[in-house]
Order: sequence, then structure tokens, then C-alpha cells
Amino acid sequence: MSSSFKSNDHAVQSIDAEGNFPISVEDMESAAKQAMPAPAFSYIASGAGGEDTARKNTDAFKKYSIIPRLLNDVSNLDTSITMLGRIYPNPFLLAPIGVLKLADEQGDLAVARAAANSNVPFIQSTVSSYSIENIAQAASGSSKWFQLYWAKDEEISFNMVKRAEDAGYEAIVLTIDTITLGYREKDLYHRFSPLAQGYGQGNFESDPVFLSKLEEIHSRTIVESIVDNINYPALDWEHVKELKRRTSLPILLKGILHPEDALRAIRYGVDGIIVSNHGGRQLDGVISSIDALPEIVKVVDGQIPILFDSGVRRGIDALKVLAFGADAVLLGRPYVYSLAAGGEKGVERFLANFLQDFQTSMMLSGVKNIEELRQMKIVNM
Ligand SMILES: Cc1cc2nc3c(=O)[nH]c(=O)nc-3n(C[C@H](O)[C@H](O)[C@H](O)COP(=O)(O)O)c2cc1C
Ligand SMILES: O=C(O)C(=O)c1ccccc1
Repeated sequence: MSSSFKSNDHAVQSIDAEGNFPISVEDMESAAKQAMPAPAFSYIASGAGGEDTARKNTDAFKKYSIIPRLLNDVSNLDTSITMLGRIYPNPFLLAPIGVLKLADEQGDLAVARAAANSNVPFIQSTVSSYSIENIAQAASGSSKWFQLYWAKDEEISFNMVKRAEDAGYEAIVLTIDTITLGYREKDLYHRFSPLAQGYGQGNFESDPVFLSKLEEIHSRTIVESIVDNINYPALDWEHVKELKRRTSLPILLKGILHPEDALRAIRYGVDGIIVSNHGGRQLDGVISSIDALPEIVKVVDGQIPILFDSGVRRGIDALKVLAFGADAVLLGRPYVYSLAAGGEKGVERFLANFLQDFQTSMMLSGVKNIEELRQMKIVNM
């Protein structure tokens, strides 16, 4: 029960003496709320505007149902997928989430280690609390991707992409829905900006290109310069072309909601898309991610991988995403709550529970591998 996970001096203590940890995401969220100052918790949990889209993301899952097949010997489950020329043991990745030090002093380092120990790739944010090199070292040998917020001064972006390549990252995720930060009423009320407080500068304070530019503009602090750089409303399809010229890594676009944009991504030679509304944190009033998915799957027609996030809370949600024909699922807020509630061990617990929930759901749906799962019957009733 969440009530037994009271505020803690250090997050790891919220796994109590008996080794208990919250099971449901709802209880993890309560534990995280108790472990963090109110503005920080609210930053993570809330959405933009009236939070209608954030609410819809989770609600919309409930209206879809799976129709299971039975008597299909599911004693040997295979949860692996092949994507972008690699085999991944699970159809899950950890969504890029910035400023993770808000939840735990070890931030991304703890998450990257837990992800590595759980065989789940970690997507590192541009505005992570620790640097690409720190994280590569903390979780060496594991699968990692890099998420890019295009910088106004593009030499900074290209250098970060190069650093990710050098550190062995496997793909670049260009986030296209955050050309300016969403209008987040709760953060405005709390006057809370984690970037301004220095939680998101791991990749900048370690970047020689960024630092040399900073010296050119003496009046700017690191923080002012980061904020100025990642606000980039000029982002356009031409930048996608340019990014393709600059890296040999696969490029995925994160934040696709319109089928025409999915098709355009294919025309521009993009390697994959992530159907996402940023967890309802950007434009309130946009379609829920799961409602956007089926039409996109239809037009993309298997040409490139389709990944998905926003609203996945349980194994059955992930099952529905894959049943609609997506290739992989990104987990977001739940792992941040588990980090705040229990540090690195908390994230490991959450991932173990989530994978168990997912595998149980697969078995009870009568599918033994992800290809069978993607053919499963899903209805809106
Ligand atoms: C606190 C927080 C910070 C985030 N930071 C980033 C980021 O730096 N880059 C990015 O592409 N998405 C970021 N996201 C969005 C996530 O990648 C993902 O799209 C979203 O969390 C999915 O919704 P869900 O958490 O409700 O499942 C952030 C989300 C949260 C909650
Ligand atoms: O809060 C977010 O959703 C996000 O993407 C972000 C953007 C800038 C800094 C930190 C997080």
C-alpha cells in the first residue's frame, strides 16, 4: 500500500525492511508524491493546459478490448522483436525524460543502470542531468539511444550527435513536438523551471562546442543559453534532411500524430517514427496517442517501424498498442515515479513487475510471440 512508503531522506529507503515496493503505477505515483517537493512532483505528473489530453491518454486505453485466442501452447514465450536491424529482447524502451535529478540524485545514471540490468534500452534526453559519456560509462555494453532537441545553434546539436555516436548509441530520436515548451499551468503557478535550476545541463556543461559558444556571448549563463537554444520554433523538414546528412545512425521522429506526417517522414528517409503527444505535456486538446495509432499504422503499412508512447501504465496497455500493429512501446512517467520512490532498485522493481504483467497478459491472450500479438483482434467496445 502506498501509505507505507512515506517521505524518505533517501529514496532507496522506500523499499522497506520487508522488501516491499508499490506494485501498481498508481501506488508508485503516491509514493513519488510523498518523496518529492510538491512543485517537482507536479512538474513530472502534470500535463499542459486543462490536462484533458494527459487524462485522455490513459482513459482512451480503457475503451479498447482484446479478443483472446485460446489453446495455443504458450509455455515458451518469445517477447523479442527485430527492429532497425537489431534484435531487442523486449518490445520496450525507456522514453527520453529530462531533468531526472528532480526524482533522485543519481538521476539518469540510476535509470540507465536499471534499464541495462533489465534488458530494456534507455533513451537519453538532450536535457539529461548527466552527460552522454557519464551514462555510457555507468551502463556500458547496454543498448542506448539519444534524443535530440535541435539547438538554435546547430553546431551544438551536431556535436552532441557525434558524442552519442562515439559513445556507441544506436539511434537518434529527434523530438519534433517541443519546438517551444507547452503552456503548463501548474508549473507557471509554482514558478517552477527545472532547467533554470540546473537539473538539465549534463550534456551542455560537458560540451566543448557549447562551452566555446558560451564564451563568445559573455552575458549569458549556461542555463539561459540552454533555454534559448532548445526553444526552436523554426524547426522544419529541411532540418530532418540536414540531420540525415550529419549522422549514419538511424533517425526516428518523436511526436507524430497525423498520418500525413507519418507518410512525409517516410518520404524524407526517416528510419522510424514515435507516435506520441509527449504525455499530454505539450498541446492540450490533441488526440490521445492510442486513438491516433490505428490510422498511422494503416498508412505506414510496414514501411518503417512505429514506436509509441503516452499513457501506457500496465502490461495490457502495451498489449493493445502492439495489437494495433505498433513495433515497440516507450515507458514514461511510471519509471520516473519508481525512481523517486526507490532509486535504481525501484526502477528495477518496476521494470520486473511490468515485464511480468506483460508476459502474463500475453499468455492469457493466447499469443506466444510478438508477431502473433500484432495480429491479435482488438475492438473499440
Ligand atoms: C518529466 C518529463 C520530462 C520529459 N522530458 C522529455 C525530454 O527531455 N525529451 C523528450 O523527447 N520527451 C520528454 N518527455 C516526454 C516523454 O518522452 C514521453 O513522451 C511521455 O512521458 C509519455 O507519456 P507518459 O509518461 O504519460 O506515458 C518528458 C516527460 C516527462 C514526464
Ligand atoms: O518537460 C518536458 O516534457 C520536456 O520535454 C522538457 C523540456 C525541456 C527541459 C526539460 C524537460
